[in-house]
Amino acid sequence: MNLTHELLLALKARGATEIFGIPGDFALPLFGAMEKSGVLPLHTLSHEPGLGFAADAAARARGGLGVAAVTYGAGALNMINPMAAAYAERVPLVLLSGAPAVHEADSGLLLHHQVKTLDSQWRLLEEVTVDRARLDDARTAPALIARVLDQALRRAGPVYLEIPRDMPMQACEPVGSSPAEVVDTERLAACADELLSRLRQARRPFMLVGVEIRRYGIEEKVAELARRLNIPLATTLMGRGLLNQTGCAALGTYLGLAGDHELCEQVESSDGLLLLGAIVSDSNFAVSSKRIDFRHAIRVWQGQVEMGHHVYQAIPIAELVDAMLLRLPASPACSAPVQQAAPPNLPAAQELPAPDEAVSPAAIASALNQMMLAHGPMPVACDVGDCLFTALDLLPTDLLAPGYYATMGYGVPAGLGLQVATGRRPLVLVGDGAFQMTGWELGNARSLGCDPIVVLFNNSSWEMLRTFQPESHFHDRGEWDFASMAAGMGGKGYKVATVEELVRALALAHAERGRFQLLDVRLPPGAISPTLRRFVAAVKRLSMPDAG
Ligand SMILES: Cc1ncc(Cc2c([C@H](C)O)sc(CCOP(=O)(O)OP(=O)(O)O)c2C)c(N)n1
Ligand SMILES: [Mg+2]
Repeated sequence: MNLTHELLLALKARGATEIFGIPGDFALPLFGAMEKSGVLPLHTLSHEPGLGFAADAAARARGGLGVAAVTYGAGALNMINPMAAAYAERVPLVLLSGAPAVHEADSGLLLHHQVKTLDSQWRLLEEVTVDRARLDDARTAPALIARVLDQALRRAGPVYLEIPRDMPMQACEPVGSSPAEVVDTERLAACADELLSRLRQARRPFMLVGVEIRRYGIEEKVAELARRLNIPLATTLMGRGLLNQTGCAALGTYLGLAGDHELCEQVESSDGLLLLGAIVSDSNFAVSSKRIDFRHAIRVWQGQVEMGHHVYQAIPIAELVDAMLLRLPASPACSAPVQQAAPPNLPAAQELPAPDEAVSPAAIASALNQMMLAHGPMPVACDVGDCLFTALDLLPTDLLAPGYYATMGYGVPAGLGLQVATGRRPLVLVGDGAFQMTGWELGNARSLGCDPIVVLFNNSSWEMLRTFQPESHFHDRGEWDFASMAAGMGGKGYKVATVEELVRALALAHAERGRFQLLDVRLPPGAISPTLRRFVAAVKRLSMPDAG
């Protein structure tokens, strides 16, 4: 068959279930071939960042590869930020881009969309990918495709395939698999033995899990490992929502000084802290009450295991967890799924302020918790801003958010990508500033068959920034009447100011299917979530210790 058909079969074989794309003349042959092959549905959106965030969310929510397809130059370079987000957050996102045909490069003309040179795009994307290949020869294409796609999954990171526009219909052999990674069994055994020995010697062992346990599909195994080790565990901020389907009793989300005090104490006083698939970043550890001495922690991240002064290379996390389970006998007491303990810093779901009170972020969390208690949990796609801090007060549910890379614009496209890839109706939490960036992708919800419930924190401000630098005036974003814009995009808008209006709008929104529901929640000036308030206080306390 042709190169495009074999490429799509290879993507599908590695978990992709759709492609999000915006074509251009350098990509028309590729898009035509993709549409004709019918191997994967092709969904178009309105702006390339939305493609990237939708494909990212599809990969996170469903597992396997997320796929975005764009044109050369203006299209692909619009994807740099979503690719960077996927790189930082360990998401196997595949970027397909059209490109000038091989012979066009010899025309001697400067081609439209090119930058410094015809290779500028190729070079720019190196910095935000774990692998890339140019498919300019049908004989080598199958092996290159297999290598790059398998790297995306093995390294849990974004990759790039450049497809010159004279290649999509070229005859091509099927794509096989790249050579399997060989794990040194002796090194793996030594690593597992030392790790377990350190945990046994610890008086206060603790397990903190992060995004890699989702990316490598090992949440159930990690839950079993925690049961057999019989040690407490929690998630990092980035790992919020992990283990949610396993019935494992995670103690909540570690937020240092900004979170639950007891959990903070347990993590920071542990003499055997196992960081399993968790990134040691400021978003996860910036507000630790005391500097955690990571030299004494056990860090499992990006195929490496660091314990004290020992570093084990090329230890895939899934193989390490298997090796530890082999060394830990299952006991009946461990197999009983422990009732999920709700995070301790969760406002009681029933604690709603008086009906005529102005809405606050805490009231949004409580009203959403009430709705999910009544109707069942909904997956959440969350943007950056106070909505992300508010999301930490929701009952345990799947949460997709760029908690570490922290790019705005993720929420709405991610909600669409989540629903396209899984069929589950999402809750989208987004601030007014972030909505102004990519919220307009809601206009594609109808054609995508999506009907998210969008809760827009409308404080007419870049409020999170104002909490750090209140004296500035550039945070003001003015009055935007988002509710009245919903109908024009095919959805239903609600203008919400009081608690009573919020509860009623959520009830109506949840009851209506078939079109997106946009709750434009007008927040009073300065209204922020308790978690953001604690976070800012902690950051200020840690950055200005003498300030008292
Ligand atoms: C693409 C992009 N641009 C800029 C920023 C910086 C930034 C934040 C982070 C710190 O970098 S938080 C924030 C304001 C967000 O405003 P809004 O969406 O209205 O939410 P809220 O009012 O709840 O803050 C900005 C501009 C960013 N994270 N991502
Ligand atoms: Mg705002």
